[in-house]
Amino acid sequence: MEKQHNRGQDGAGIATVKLNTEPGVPFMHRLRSSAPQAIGDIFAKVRDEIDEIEKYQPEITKYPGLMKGHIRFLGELLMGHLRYATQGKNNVELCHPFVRHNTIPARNLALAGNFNLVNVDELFKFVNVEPGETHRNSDLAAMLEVLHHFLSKEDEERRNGLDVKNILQQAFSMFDGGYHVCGLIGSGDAFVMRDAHGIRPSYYYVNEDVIVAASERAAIRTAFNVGENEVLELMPGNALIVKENGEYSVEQILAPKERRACSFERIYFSRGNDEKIYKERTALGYNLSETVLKSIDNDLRNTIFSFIPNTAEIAFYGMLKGLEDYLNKIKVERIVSWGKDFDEEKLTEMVNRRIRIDKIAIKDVKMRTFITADTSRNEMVQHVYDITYGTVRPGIDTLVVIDDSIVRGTTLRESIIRMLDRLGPKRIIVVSSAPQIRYPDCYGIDMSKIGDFVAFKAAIELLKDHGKEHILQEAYGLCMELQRTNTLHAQNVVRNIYKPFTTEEISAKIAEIITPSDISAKVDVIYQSIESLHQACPNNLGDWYFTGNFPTPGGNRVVNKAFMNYMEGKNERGY
Ligand SMILES: O=P(O)(O)OC[C@H]1O[C@H](OP(=O)(O)OP(=O)(O)O)[C@H](O)[C@@H]1O
Ligand SMILES: NC(=O)CC[C@H](N)C(=O)O
Ligand SMILES: [Mg+2]
Repeated sequence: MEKQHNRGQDGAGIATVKLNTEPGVPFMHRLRSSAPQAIGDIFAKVRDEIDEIEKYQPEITKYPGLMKGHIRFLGELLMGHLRYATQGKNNVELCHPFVRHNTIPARNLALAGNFNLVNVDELFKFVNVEPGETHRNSDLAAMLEVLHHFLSKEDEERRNGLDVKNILQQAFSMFDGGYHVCGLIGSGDAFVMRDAHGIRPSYYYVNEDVIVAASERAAIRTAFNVGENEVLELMPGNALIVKENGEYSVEQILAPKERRACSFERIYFSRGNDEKIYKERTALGYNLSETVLKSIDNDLRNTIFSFIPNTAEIAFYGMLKGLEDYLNKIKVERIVSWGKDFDEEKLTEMVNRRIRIDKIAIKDVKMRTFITADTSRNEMVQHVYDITYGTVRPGIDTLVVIDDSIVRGTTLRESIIRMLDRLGPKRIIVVSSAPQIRYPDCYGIDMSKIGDFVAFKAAIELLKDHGKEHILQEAYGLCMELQRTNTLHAQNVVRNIYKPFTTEEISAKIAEIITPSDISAKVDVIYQSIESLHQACPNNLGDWYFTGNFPTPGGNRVVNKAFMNYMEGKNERGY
Protein backbone atom coordinates (compact mmCIF):
# COMPACT_ATOMS: atom_id res chain seq x y z
CA MET A 1 0.00 0.00 0.00
CA GLU A 2 2.86 2.36 0.81
CA LYS A 3 4.22 1.87 -2.71
CA GLN A 4 0.90 2.78 -4.31
CA HIS A 5 0.26 6.24 -2.87
CA ASN A 6 0.36 7.43 -6.46
CA ARG A 7 -3.00 5.72 -7.07
CA GLY A 8 -5.04 7.38 -4.33
CA GLN A 9 -4.88 9.97 -1.57
CA ASP A 10 -8.54 10.33 -0.58
CA GLY A 11 -8.30 7.57 1.98
CA ALA A 12 -7.46 3.93 2.49
CA GLY A 13 -9.03 0.72 3.66
CA ILE A 14 -8.27 -2.90 4.49
CA ALA A 15 -10.29 -6.10 4.84
CA THR A 16 -9.38 -9.50 6.27
CA VAL A 17 -10.94 -12.96 6.11
CA LYS A 18 -10.03 -15.64 8.63
CA LEU A 19 -10.21 -19.23 7.44
CA ASN A 20 -11.47 -22.19 9.49
CA THR A 21 -13.12 -20.25 12.29
CA GLU A 22 -15.55 -21.83 14.74
CA PRO A 23 -19.21 -21.20 13.89
CA GLY A 24 -20.33 -17.86 15.25
CA VAL A 25 -16.87 -16.30 15.33
CA PRO A 26 -16.64 -13.19 13.14
CA PHE A 27 -14.41 -13.96 10.17
CA MET A 28 -14.60 -10.88 7.93
CA HIS A 29 -13.39 -7.48 9.11
CA ARG A 30 -12.94 -4.13 7.47
CA LEU A 31 -11.31 -0.84 8.51
CA ARG A 32 -11.21 2.44 6.57
CA SER A 33 -9.79 5.91 7.10
CA SER A 34 -9.79 9.21 5.30
CA ALA A 35 -7.26 10.81 7.65
CA PRO A 36 -4.44 12.69 5.89
CA GLN A 37 -2.09 9.80 6.71
CA ALA A 38 -4.70 7.12 6.11
CA ILE A 39 -2.40 4.10 5.92
CA GLY A 40 -0.62 5.12 9.12
CA ASP A 41 -3.95 5.70 10.81
CA ILE A 42 -5.27 2.25 9.87
CA PHE A 43 -2.19 0.29 10.84
CA ALA A 44 -1.84 2.18 14.12
CA LYS A 45 -5.31 0.89 14.97
CA VAL A 46 -4.37 -2.65 13.95
CA ARG A 47 -1.25 -2.36 16.11
CA ASP A 48 -3.24 -1.01 19.07
CA GLU A 49 -5.19 -4.26 19.28
CA ILE A 50 -1.98 -6.23 19.47
CA ASP A 51 -0.48 -3.90 22.10
CA GLU A 52 -3.63 -4.16 24.15
CA ILE A 53 -3.62 -7.94 24.25
CA GLU A 54 0.13 -8.07 24.88
CA LYS A 55 -0.49 -6.19 28.13
CA TYR A 56 -2.25 -9.27 29.48
CA GLN A 57 -0.52 -11.96 27.42
CA PRO A 58 3.06 -10.76 26.86
CA GLU A 59 3.96 -14.02 25.07
CA ILE A 60 1.01 -14.05 22.71
CA THR A 61 2.90 -13.11 19.54
CA LYS A 62 4.58 -16.51 19.79
CA TYR A 63 1.18 -18.15 19.25
CA PRO A 64 -0.31 -16.86 16.01
CA GLY A 65 -3.17 -19.38 16.15
CA LEU A 66 -4.26 -17.98 19.49
CA MET A 67 -3.77 -14.43 18.33
CA LYS A 68 -6.01 -15.01 15.33
CA GLY A 69 -8.91 -15.48 17.73
CA HIS A 70 -8.31 -12.09 19.35
CA ILE A 71 -6.95 -9.75 16.68
CA ARG A 72 -9.48 -8.68 14.08
CA PHE A 73 -7.08 -8.18 11.22
CA LEU A 74 -5.04 -11.33 11.58
CA GLY A 75 -6.25 -13.64 8.86
CA GLU A 76 -5.35 -15.52 5.71
CA LEU A 77 -6.98 -13.32 3.07
CA LEU A 78 -5.90 -9.68 3.13
CA MET A 79 -6.96 -6.78 1.00
CA GLY A 80 -5.83 -3.15 0.95
CA HIS A 81 -6.90 -0.17 -1.14
CA LEU A 82 -6.06 3.50 -1.64
CA ARG A 83 -8.94 5.53 -2.96
CA TYR A 84 -8.94 8.08 -5.73
CA ALA A 85 -12.54 9.09 -6.27
CA THR A 86 -13.71 8.90 -9.85
CA GLN A 87 -17.33 8.85 -8.72
CA GLY A 88 -19.02 10.38 -5.73
CA LYS A 89 -17.29 12.38 -3.06
CA ASN A 90 -14.09 11.58 -1.29
CA ASN A 91 -15.41 10.80 2.14
CA VAL A 92 -14.73 7.77 4.29
CA GLU A 93 -18.06 6.05 3.53
CA LEU A 94 -16.98 5.73 -0.08
CA CYS A 95 -13.51 4.36 0.66
CA HIS A 96 -12.94 0.77 -0.39
CA PRO A 97 -13.35 -2.07 0.55
CA PHE A 98 -17.13 -2.26 0.61
CA VAL A 99 -18.52 -5.22 2.53
CA ARG A 100 -21.79 -7.08 2.17
CA HIS A 101 -22.52 -9.10 5.31
CA ASN A 102 -24.82 -12.10 5.50
CA THR A 103 -25.56 -14.77 8.09
CA ILE A 104 -24.55 -17.44 5.57
CA PRO A 105 -20.73 -17.32 5.42
CA ALA A 106 -20.41 -17.88 1.66
CA ARG A 107 -22.65 -14.87 1.01
CA ASN A 108 -20.28 -12.40 2.64
CA LEU A 109 -18.29 -10.33 0.20
CA ALA A 110 -15.60 -7.65 0.49
CA LEU A 111 -14.73 -5.72 -2.67
CA ALA A 112 -12.15 -3.14 -3.70
CA GLY A 113 -10.69 -2.04 -6.97
CA ASN A 114 -9.07 0.39 -9.28
CA PHE A 115 -11.84 1.04 -11.73
CA ASN A 116 -14.72 3.05 -13.06
CA LEU A 117 -18.04 1.86 -14.43
CA VAL A 118 -20.32 3.87 -16.69
CA ASN A 119 -23.57 1.92 -16.35
CA VAL A 120 -24.22 2.24 -12.61
CA ASP A 121 -27.94 3.11 -12.91
CA GLU A 122 -28.58 0.13 -15.14
CA LEU A 123 -26.84 -2.16 -12.63
CA PHE A 124 -28.85 -0.96 -9.63
CA LYS A 125 -31.98 -1.44 -11.71
CA PHE A 126 -30.98 -4.96 -12.67
CA VAL A 127 -30.66 -6.09 -9.05
CA ASN A 128 -33.69 -4.03 -8.14
CA VAL A 129 -31.88 -2.03 -5.49
CA GLU A 130 -32.68 1.60 -4.75
CA PRO A 131 -29.31 2.95 -3.58
CA GLY A 132 -29.21 5.18 -0.51
CA GLU A 133 -27.94 8.77 -0.78
CA THR A 134 -24.31 7.81 -0.05
CA HIS A 135 -24.20 5.05 -2.63
CA ARG A 136 -26.20 6.64 -5.41
CA ASN A 137 -23.10 7.54 -7.36
CA SER A 138 -20.92 4.66 -6.31
CA ASP A 139 -19.83 2.24 -8.98
CA LEU A 140 -18.36 0.06 -6.25
CA ALA A 141 -21.76 -0.18 -4.54
CA ALA A 142 -23.38 -1.17 -7.84
CA MET A 143 -20.68 -3.73 -8.55
CA LEU A 144 -21.02 -5.16 -5.05
CA GLU A 145 -24.80 -5.54 -5.40
CA VAL A 146 -24.52 -7.34 -8.75
CA LEU A 147 -21.76 -9.65 -7.56
CA HIS A 148 -23.63 -10.36 -4.36
CA HIS A 149 -26.76 -11.14 -6.34
CA PHE A 150 -24.98 -13.82 -8.36
CA LEU A 151 -23.00 -15.03 -5.35
CA SER A 152 -26.20 -15.67 -3.38
CA LYS A 153 -27.80 -17.35 -6.36
CA GLU A 154 -24.80 -19.61 -6.81
CA ASP A 155 -24.71 -20.41 -3.11
CA GLU A 156 -28.39 -21.32 -3.20
CA GLU A 157 -28.05 -23.61 -6.20
CA ARG A 158 -24.66 -25.07 -5.62
CA ARG A 159 -24.05 -28.76 -5.33
CA ASN A 160 -20.35 -29.13 -4.67
CA GLY A 161 -18.44 -26.05 -3.67
CA LEU A 162 -18.88 -22.49 -4.84
CA ASP A 163 -18.24 -22.05 -8.59
CA VAL A 164 -16.58 -18.64 -8.49
CA LYS A 165 -15.93 -18.69 -12.25
CA ASN A 166 -19.65 -19.02 -12.89
CA ILE A 167 -20.42 -16.08 -10.59
CA LEU A 168 -17.83 -13.88 -12.27
CA GLN A 169 -19.00 -14.77 -15.77
CA GLN A 170 -22.55 -13.75 -14.99
CA ALA A 171 -21.70 -10.59 -13.07
CA PHE A 172 -18.83 -9.18 -15.10
CA SER A 173 -20.58 -9.50 -18.45
CA MET A 174 -22.86 -6.74 -17.14
CA PHE A 175 -20.20 -4.14 -16.31
CA ASP A 176 -19.29 -1.42 -18.79
CA GLY A 177 -16.02 0.14 -17.76
CA GLY A 178 -12.37 -0.43 -17.03
CA TYR A 179 -11.47 -2.39 -13.93
CA HIS A 180 -8.96 -4.31 -11.89
CA VAL A 181 -10.99 -5.47 -8.94
CA CYS A 182 -10.47 -7.83 -6.06
CA GLY A 183 -13.04 -9.71 -3.97
CA LEU A 184 -12.84 -11.76 -0.78
CA ILE A 185 -15.70 -14.19 -0.19
CA GLY A 186 -16.75 -15.46 3.24
CA SER A 187 -16.30 -19.04 2.00
CA GLY A 188 -12.56 -18.33 1.95
CA ASP A 189 -12.39 -17.98 -1.84
CA ALA A 190 -10.99 -14.88 -3.49
CA PHE A 191 -10.66 -13.42 -6.96
CA VAL A 192 -9.03 -10.68 -9.00
CA MET A 193 -10.67 -9.69 -12.26
CA ARG A 194 -9.56 -7.48 -15.18
CA ASP A 195 -11.74 -5.90 -17.89
CA ALA A 196 -11.88 -7.45 -21.37
CA HIS A 197 -10.01 -4.59 -23.08
CA GLY A 198 -7.28 -4.60 -20.46
CA ILE A 199 -7.99 -0.91 -19.83
CA ARG A 200 -6.81 -0.98 -16.22
CA PRO A 201 -3.50 -2.68 -15.39
CA SER A 202 -3.43 -5.86 -13.32
CA TYR A 203 -0.53 -7.97 -12.08
CA TYR A 204 0.00 -10.97 -9.82
CA TYR A 205 2.73 -13.06 -8.27
CA VAL A 206 2.64 -16.52 -6.71
CA ASN A 207 5.15 -18.35 -4.53
CA GLU A 208 4.88 -21.14 -1.95
CA ASP A 209 3.52 -18.81 0.71
CA VAL A 210 1.53 -16.10 -1.00
CA ILE A 211 -0.67 -15.26 -3.93
CA VAL A 212 -0.69 -11.52 -4.41
CA ALA A 213 -2.20 -9.12 -6.94
CA ALA A 214 -1.90 -5.37 -7.46
CA SER A 215 -2.43 -2.67 -10.06
CA GLU A 216 1.29 -2.20 -10.56
CA ARG A 217 4.09 -4.64 -11.14
CA ALA A 218 6.75 -2.54 -9.42
CA ALA A 219 4.81 -2.48 -6.13
CA ILE A 220 4.81 -6.29 -6.06
CA ARG A 221 8.47 -6.43 -7.07
CA THR A 222 9.50 -4.17 -4.23
CA ALA A 223 7.29 -5.68 -1.53
CA PHE A 224 8.32 -9.26 -2.34
CA ASN A 225 11.78 -8.53 -3.73
CA VAL A 226 11.26 -10.43 -6.96
CA GLY A 227 12.31 -10.07 -10.60
CA GLU A 228 10.47 -8.42 -13.47
CA ASN A 229 9.37 -11.70 -15.07
CA GLU A 230 8.28 -13.33 -11.85
CA VAL A 231 5.38 -10.91 -11.64
CA LEU A 232 2.82 -11.83 -14.30
CA GLU A 233 0.25 -9.72 -16.07
CA LEU A 234 -3.34 -10.80 -15.54
CA MET A 235 -4.56 -10.77 -19.12
CA PRO A 236 -7.69 -8.91 -20.27
CA GLY A 237 -10.97 -10.64 -19.46
CA ASN A 238 -9.20 -13.07 -17.12
CA ALA A 239 -9.62 -13.71 -13.42
CA LEU A 240 -7.21 -15.06 -10.88
CA ILE A 241 -9.30 -17.31 -8.68
CA VAL A 242 -7.96 -18.60 -5.37
CA LYS A 243 -9.73 -21.39 -3.54
CA GLU A 244 -10.05 -21.59 0.21
CA ASN A 245 -7.47 -24.43 0.24
CA GLY A 246 -4.88 -22.26 -1.53
CA GLU A 247 -5.27 -23.75 -5.00
CA TYR A 248 -5.45 -21.13 -7.69
CA SER A 249 -6.15 -20.83 -11.39
CA VAL A 250 -6.30 -18.15 -14.05
CA GLU A 251 -9.57 -18.40 -15.93
CA GLN A 252 -10.95 -16.74 -19.03
CA ILE A 253 -14.13 -15.07 -17.80
CA LEU A 254 -14.97 -12.72 -20.67
CA ALA A 255 -14.08 -13.17 -24.33
CA PRO A 256 -10.97 -11.04 -24.91
CA LYS A 257 -11.60 -7.86 -26.88
CA GLU A 258 -9.20 -5.53 -28.64
CA ARG A 259 -6.45 -4.61 -26.18
CA ARG A 260 -6.83 -0.94 -25.23
CA ALA A 261 -4.66 -0.63 -22.13
CA CYS A 262 -4.79 2.93 -20.75
CA SER A 263 -1.81 4.96 -22.00
CA PHE A 264 -2.39 7.59 -19.31
CA GLU A 265 -1.23 4.95 -16.79
CA ARG A 266 2.11 4.96 -18.54
CA ILE A 267 2.29 8.73 -18.97
CA TYR A 268 1.15 9.77 -15.48
CA PHE A 269 -0.90 7.54 -13.20
CA SER A 270 1.38 4.56 -12.52
CA ARG A 271 4.60 4.99 -10.60
CA GLY A 272 7.60 5.61 -12.83
CA ASN A 273 9.89 3.10 -11.11
CA ASP A 274 8.49 0.23 -13.17
CA GLU A 275 11.13 -1.03 -15.61
CA LYS A 276 8.93 -0.76 -18.68
CA ILE A 277 7.17 2.45 -17.72
CA TYR A 278 10.53 4.12 -17.10
CA LYS A 279 11.64 3.20 -20.63
CA GLU A 280 8.36 4.39 -22.10
CA ARG A 281 8.47 7.76 -20.34
CA THR A 282 12.06 8.18 -21.48
CA ALA A 283 10.98 7.44 -25.05
CA LEU A 284 8.15 9.98 -24.77
CA GLY A 285 10.67 12.66 -23.84
CA TYR A 286 13.16 11.54 -26.47
CA ASN A 287 10.53 11.76 -29.20
CA LEU A 288 9.93 15.42 -28.41
CA SER A 289 13.55 16.58 -28.64
CA GLU A 290 13.52 17.14 -32.39
CA THR A 291 10.45 19.39 -32.32
CA VAL A 292 11.90 21.28 -29.36
CA LEU A 293 15.18 21.89 -31.18
CA LYS A 294 13.29 23.20 -34.18
CA SER A 295 11.27 25.58 -32.05
CA ILE A 296 14.41 27.10 -30.52
CA ASP A 297 16.21 27.22 -33.88
CA ASN A 298 18.80 24.85 -32.43
CA ASP A 299 20.02 27.69 -30.19
CA LEU A 300 21.32 25.55 -27.34
CA ARG A 301 23.58 28.28 -25.98
CA ASN A 302 20.66 30.43 -24.91
CA THR A 303 18.25 27.76 -23.77
CA ILE A 304 17.78 26.14 -20.37
CA PHE A 305 15.92 22.86 -20.04
CA SER A 306 13.99 21.76 -16.99
CA PHE A 307 10.85 19.91 -15.85
CA ILE A 308 7.78 20.32 -13.70
CA PRO A 309 8.12 17.86 -10.82
CA ASN A 310 7.42 15.07 -10.10
CA THR A 311 6.06 12.75 -12.78
CA ALA A 312 7.65 14.58 -15.73
CA GLU A 313 11.18 13.99 -14.44
CA ILE A 314 11.64 10.75 -16.39
CA ALA A 315 10.37 12.22 -19.67
CA PHE A 316 12.84 15.04 -19.04
CA TYR A 317 15.76 12.58 -18.97
CA GLY A 318 14.52 11.18 -22.28
CA MET A 319 14.27 14.62 -23.86
CA LEU A 320 17.77 15.36 -22.60
CA LYS A 321 19.13 12.21 -24.26
CA GLY A 322 17.60 13.34 -27.54
CA LEU A 323 19.19 16.78 -27.21
CA GLU A 324 22.55 15.24 -26.32
CA ASP A 325 22.42 12.96 -29.36
CA TYR A 326 21.86 16.02 -31.52
CA LEU A 327 24.66 17.99 -29.87
CA ASN A 328 27.13 15.11 -30.17
CA LYS A 329 26.34 14.75 -33.85
CA ILE A 330 27.03 18.46 -34.36
CA LYS A 331 30.30 18.21 -32.42
CA VAL A 332 31.53 15.35 -34.58
CA GLU A 333 30.51 17.14 -37.79
CA ARG A 334 32.36 20.30 -36.72
CA ILE A 335 35.48 18.49 -35.59
CA VAL A 336 35.63 16.45 -38.80
CA SER A 337 35.20 19.63 -40.86
CA TRP A 338 38.24 21.18 -39.17
CA GLY A 339 40.53 18.51 -40.66
CA LYS A 340 43.92 19.17 -39.03
CA ASP A 341 43.13 22.78 -38.26
CA PHE A 342 42.56 22.72 -34.49
CA ASP A 343 44.41 23.15 -31.22
CA GLU A 344 43.75 21.98 -27.69
CA GLU A 345 41.81 25.09 -26.74
CA LYS A 346 39.49 24.89 -29.75
CA LEU A 347 38.87 21.18 -29.19
CA THR A 348 38.29 21.67 -25.46
CA GLU A 349 35.73 24.35 -26.12
CA MET A 350 33.92 22.08 -28.57
CA VAL A 351 33.78 18.90 -26.47
CA ASN A 352 32.69 20.87 -23.42
CA ARG A 353 29.54 22.19 -25.05
CA ARG A 354 26.63 20.95 -23.01
CA ILE A 355 22.90 21.00 -22.87
CA ARG A 356 22.06 23.55 -20.17
CA ILE A 357 19.86 21.90 -17.57
CA ASP A 358 18.76 23.27 -14.22
CA LYS A 359 16.40 22.33 -11.45
CA ILE A 360 14.12 25.31 -11.97
CA ALA A 361 10.81 24.18 -10.49
CA ILE A 362 10.48 22.60 -7.07
CA LYS A 363 7.49 20.78 -5.59
CA ASP A 364 7.31 21.15 -1.83
CA VAL A 365 4.89 18.36 -0.98
CA LYS A 366 4.69 14.82 -2.23
CA MET A 367 0.94 15.09 -2.79
CA ARG A 368 -0.29 14.76 -6.35
CA THR A 369 -2.50 17.68 -7.26
CA PHE A 370 -4.24 16.03 -10.20
CA ILE A 371 -5.85 13.34 -8.06
CA THR A 372 -6.94 15.88 -5.43
CA ALA A 373 -10.61 16.86 -5.30
CA ASP A 374 -11.53 19.92 -7.37
CA THR A 375 -12.52 21.94 -4.31
CA SER A 376 -9.04 22.06 -2.83
CA ARG A 377 -6.99 21.64 -5.98
CA ASN A 378 -6.63 25.22 -7.22
CA GLU A 379 -5.35 26.43 -3.91
CA MET A 380 -3.01 23.49 -3.59
CA VAL A 381 -1.57 24.09 -7.06
CA GLN A 382 -0.83 27.69 -6.12
CA HIS A 383 1.18 26.74 -3.06
CA VAL A 384 3.05 23.54 -3.80
CA TYR A 385 5.52 24.84 -6.36
CA ASP A 386 8.57 27.03 -5.96
CA ILE A 387 11.46 28.10 -8.22
CA THR A 388 15.22 28.28 -8.08
CA TYR A 389 16.54 31.84 -8.36
CA GLY A 390 19.62 32.94 -10.26
CA THR A 391 19.44 30.29 -12.96
CA VAL A 392 18.19 32.26 -15.94
CA ARG A 393 19.94 35.17 -17.74
CA PRO A 394 17.06 37.66 -17.88
CA GLY A 395 16.04 38.74 -21.36
CA ILE A 396 18.49 36.33 -22.99
CA ASP A 397 17.55 32.77 -22.12
CA THR A 398 14.65 30.71 -23.31
CA LEU A 399 13.25 28.27 -20.76
CA VAL A 400 12.02 24.88 -21.92
CA VAL A 401 10.02 22.99 -19.27
CA ILE A 402 8.49 19.59 -19.79
CA ASP A 403 5.39 18.32 -17.98
CA ASP A 404 3.85 14.89 -18.42
CA SER A 405 0.38 16.21 -19.24
CA ILE A 406 -1.69 19.36 -19.44
CA VAL A 407 -5.27 18.63 -18.51
CA ARG A 408 -7.07 21.67 -17.15
CA GLY A 409 -3.96 23.79 -17.48
CA THR A 410 -4.33 25.00 -13.90
CA THR A 411 -0.83 23.89 -12.88
CA LEU A 412 0.58 26.10 -15.61
CA ARG A 413 -1.79 29.06 -15.48
CA GLU A 414 -2.25 29.33 -11.72
CA SER A 415 1.30 28.67 -10.77
CA ILE A 416 4.18 27.56 -12.97
CA ILE A 417 4.09 30.15 -15.78
CA ARG A 418 3.87 33.15 -13.48
CA MET A 419 6.64 31.83 -11.28
CA LEU A 420 8.93 31.07 -14.18
CA ASP A 421 8.31 34.53 -15.56
CA ARG A 422 9.78 36.01 -12.38
CA LEU A 423 13.13 34.62 -13.50
CA GLY A 424 12.95 36.91 -16.55
CA PRO A 425 13.23 34.43 -19.47
CA LYS A 426 12.74 35.81 -22.98
CA ARG A 427 10.49 32.93 -23.82
CA ILE A 428 8.92 29.93 -22.05
CA ILE A 429 8.24 26.75 -23.99
CA VAL A 430 6.05 24.20 -22.25
CA VAL A 431 6.46 20.67 -23.58
CA SER A 432 3.84 18.03 -22.85
CA SER A 433 4.82 14.37 -22.99
CA ALA A 434 1.13 13.54 -23.55
CA PRO A 435 -0.89 14.65 -26.58
CA GLN A 436 -3.73 17.18 -26.19
CA ILE A 437 -6.39 15.92 -23.80
CA ARG A 438 -9.59 16.58 -25.73
CA TYR A 439 -12.12 14.04 -24.46
CA PRO A 440 -13.10 12.77 -21.02
CA ASP A 441 -11.96 9.51 -19.48
CA CYS A 442 -14.56 7.26 -17.92
CA TYR A 443 -12.55 4.18 -17.02
CA GLY A 444 -10.69 5.22 -13.88
CA ILE A 445 -8.94 8.52 -14.52
CA ASP A 446 -10.94 11.44 -13.17
CA MET A 447 -11.00 13.60 -16.29
CA SER A 448 -14.71 13.78 -16.82
CA LYS A 449 -15.82 17.39 -17.13
CA ILE A 450 -14.99 18.44 -20.65
CA GLY A 451 -15.57 22.14 -19.96
CA ASP A 452 -12.55 22.06 -17.64
CA PHE A 453 -10.11 20.87 -20.29
CA VAL A 454 -7.83 23.55 -21.63
CA ALA A 455 -7.86 21.92 -25.11
CA PHE A 456 -11.66 22.11 -25.17
CA LYS A 457 -11.58 25.72 -23.99
CA ALA A 458 -9.13 26.47 -26.79
CA ALA A 459 -11.44 24.92 -29.39
CA ILE A 460 -14.36 26.99 -28.07
CA GLU A 461 -12.27 30.17 -28.26
CA LEU A 462 -11.22 29.33 -31.81
CA LEU A 463 -14.83 28.74 -32.83
CA LYS A 464 -15.63 32.21 -31.48
CA ASP A 465 -12.63 33.79 -33.24
CA HIS A 466 -13.70 32.29 -36.56
CA GLY A 467 -17.40 33.07 -36.18
CA LYS A 468 -18.20 29.36 -36.13
CA GLU A 469 -20.10 29.14 -32.85
CA HIS A 470 -23.03 27.60 -34.69
CA ILE A 471 -21.03 24.34 -34.65
CA LEU A 472 -21.59 24.20 -30.89
CA GLN A 473 -25.36 24.54 -31.20
CA GLU A 474 -25.43 22.02 -34.04
CA ALA A 475 -23.45 19.49 -31.98
CA TYR A 476 -25.75 20.06 -29.03
CA GLY A 477 -28.79 19.58 -31.26
CA LEU A 478 -27.34 16.33 -32.54
CA CYS A 479 -26.74 15.13 -28.96
CA MET A 480 -30.33 15.93 -28.04
CA GLU A 481 -31.53 13.97 -31.04
CA LEU A 482 -29.33 10.99 -30.14
CA GLN A 483 -30.58 11.12 -26.59
CA ARG A 484 -34.16 11.18 -27.81
CA THR A 485 -33.60 8.04 -29.87
CA ASN A 486 -31.58 6.40 -27.10
CA THR A 487 -28.45 6.26 -29.28
CA LEU A 488 -26.03 8.55 -27.44
CA HIS A 489 -23.55 5.67 -27.55
CA ALA A 490 -23.56 5.52 -31.37
CA GLN A 491 -21.11 8.33 -32.17
CA ASN A 492 -18.76 10.85 -30.57
CA VAL A 493 -20.29 14.22 -31.41
CA VAL A 494 -17.54 16.23 -29.72
CA ARG A 495 -15.17 15.39 -32.57
CA ASN A 496 -17.08 18.03 -34.59
CA ILE A 497 -15.93 20.74 -32.19
CA TYR A 498 -12.25 20.08 -32.91
CA LYS A 499 -12.61 19.24 -36.58
CA PRO A 500 -12.25 22.76 -38.08
CA PHE A 501 -8.81 23.27 -36.49
CA THR A 502 -5.31 21.86 -36.79
CA THR A 503 -3.49 20.53 -33.74
CA GLU A 504 -1.07 23.47 -34.02
CA GLU A 505 -3.89 26.02 -33.99
CA ILE A 506 -5.27 24.45 -30.82
CA SER A 507 -1.81 24.37 -29.21
CA ALA A 508 -1.33 28.06 -29.99
CA LYS A 509 -4.66 28.91 -28.41
CA ILE A 510 -3.82 26.80 -25.35
CA ALA A 511 -0.59 28.79 -24.99
CA GLU A 512 -2.67 32.00 -24.94
CA ILE A 513 -5.07 30.62 -22.34
CA ILE A 514 -2.37 29.48 -19.94
CA THR A 515 -0.51 32.80 -20.17
CA PRO A 516 -1.54 35.26 -17.44
CA SER A 517 -2.00 38.75 -18.91
CA ASP A 518 0.62 40.39 -16.71
CA ILE A 519 3.71 38.39 -17.62
CA SER A 520 6.56 39.41 -19.93
CA ALA A 521 7.78 36.16 -21.49
CA LYS A 522 6.30 34.78 -24.67
CA VAL A 523 4.74 31.36 -24.01
CA ASP A 524 4.52 28.45 -26.46
CA VAL A 525 3.26 24.90 -26.01
CA ILE A 526 4.50 21.77 -27.76
CA TYR A 527 2.58 18.49 -27.54
CA GLN A 528 3.45 14.87 -28.19
CA SER A 529 1.89 13.56 -31.38
CA ILE A 530 -0.42 10.56 -31.16
CA GLU A 531 1.87 8.57 -33.49
CA SER A 532 4.87 9.18 -31.23
CA LEU A 533 2.84 8.21 -28.19
CA HIS A 534 1.95 4.89 -29.82
CA GLN A 535 5.55 4.35 -30.81
CA ALA A 536 6.72 4.96 -27.21
CA CYS A 537 3.99 2.84 -25.55
CA PRO A 538 3.19 0.15 -28.13
CA ASN A 539 1.52 -2.14 -25.62
CA ASN A 540 -0.79 0.54 -24.19
CA LEU A 541 -2.72 1.91 -27.12
CA GLY A 542 -5.75 3.07 -25.11
CA ASP A 543 -5.91 6.72 -26.21
CA TRP A 544 -9.60 7.83 -26.12
CA TYR A 545 -8.84 11.06 -24.17
CA PHE A 546 -6.59 12.12 -27.05
CA THR A 547 -8.43 10.68 -30.04
CA GLY A 548 -12.06 10.29 -28.94
CA ASN A 549 -11.88 6.63 -29.92
CA PHE A 550 -13.65 4.91 -26.99
CA PRO A 551 -13.40 1.15 -26.49
CA THR A 552 -16.82 0.48 -24.92
CA PRO A 553 -20.35 1.64 -25.85
CA GLY A 554 -20.55 3.70 -22.65
CA GLY A 555 -17.64 5.84 -23.83
CA ASN A 556 -19.45 7.76 -26.58
CA ARG A 557 -22.41 8.22 -24.28
CA VAL A 558 -20.13 9.74 -21.64
CA VAL A 559 -18.37 12.13 -24.00
CA ASN A 560 -21.68 13.35 -25.45
CA LYS A 561 -23.15 13.67 -21.97
CA ALA A 562 -20.09 15.60 -20.81
CA PHE A 563 -20.61 17.99 -23.71
CA MET A 564 -24.31 18.39 -22.95
CA ASN A 565 -23.44 19.13 -19.32
CA TYR A 566 -21.08 21.83 -20.53
CA MET A 567 -23.72 23.36 -22.79
CA GLU A 568 -26.28 23.26 -19.99
CA GLY A 569 -23.86 24.76 -17.47
CA LYS A 570 -23.92 21.67 -15.26
CA ASN A 571 -20.76 21.09 -13.27
CA GLU A 572 -21.04 17.32 -13.00
CA ARG A 573 -19.42 14.20 -14.40
CA GLY A 574 -20.70 12.75 -17.65
CA TYR A 575 -21.35 9.30 -16.15
O1 LIG B 1 -3.24 20.63 -16.28
P1 LIG B 1 -3.62 20.26 -14.88
O2 LIG B 1 -5.08 19.98 -14.75
O3 LIG B 1 -3.13 21.24 -13.89
O4 LIG B 1 -2.98 18.84 -14.54
C1 LIG B 1 -1.74 18.37 -14.97
C2 LIG B 1 -0.73 18.30 -13.86
O5 LIG B 1 -1.21 17.46 -12.79
C3 LIG B 1 -0.32 16.36 -12.60
O6 LIG B 1 0.59 16.61 -11.54
P2 LIG B 1 0.40 16.11 -10.02
O7 LIG B 1 0.56 17.24 -9.11
O8 LIG B 1 -0.87 15.35 -9.91
O9 LIG B 1 1.50 15.01 -9.72
P3 LIG B 1 3.05 14.77 -9.96
O10 LIG B 1 3.79 15.40 -8.83
O11 LIG B 1 3.14 13.28 -9.93
O12 LIG B 1 3.47 15.31 -11.28
C4 LIG B 1 0.45 16.26 -13.89
O13 LIG B 1 1.73 15.70 -13.66
C5 LIG B 1 0.56 17.68 -14.34
O14 LIG B 1 1.64 18.32 -13.71
N1 LIG C 1 -9.58 4.10 -8.19
C1 LIG C 1 -10.26 4.03 -7.09
O1 LIG C 1 -9.73 4.27 -6.02
C2 LIG C 1 -11.71 3.66 -7.11
C3 LIG C 1 -12.53 4.49 -7.96
C4 LIG C 1 -14.00 4.19 -7.82
N2 LIG C 1 -14.64 4.38 -9.07
C5 LIG C 1 -14.58 5.14 -6.78
O2 LIG C 1 -14.91 6.24 -7.11
O3 LIG C 1 -14.69 4.78 -5.66
MG1 LIG D 1 2.72 17.03 -12.29
